[in-house]
Amino acid sequence: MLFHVKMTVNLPVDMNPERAAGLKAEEKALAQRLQQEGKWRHLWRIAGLYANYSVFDVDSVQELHDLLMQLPLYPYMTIEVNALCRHPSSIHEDDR
Ligand SMILES: O=C(O)C[C@H]1C=CC(=O)O1
Repeated sequence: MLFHVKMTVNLPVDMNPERAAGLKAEEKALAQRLQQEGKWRHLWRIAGLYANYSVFDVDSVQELHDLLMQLPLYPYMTIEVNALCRHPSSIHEDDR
């Protein structure tokens, strides 16, 4: 199941810089592991914003929920989710 996810990060302005750097490093490590595992298919920065557009490939809505909630930056994110399905004009046979 594919889901388009928009994540907007809002770190508190008074957050300790070392704490922020630690969270970002943990987030990066997990994001890269999930990409290697094929769960996090696309990760794009939205130009000009501390936000991203992502595509997740998961087995269930519950898996997506659990995965998003375990992100280190989750407490500081606003998240929007849209379910995706195959477009009849798509030439990508592996879309599902
Ligand atoms: O930077 C972001 O968009 C937030 C988050 C998503 C992946 C990652 O490494 O950090």
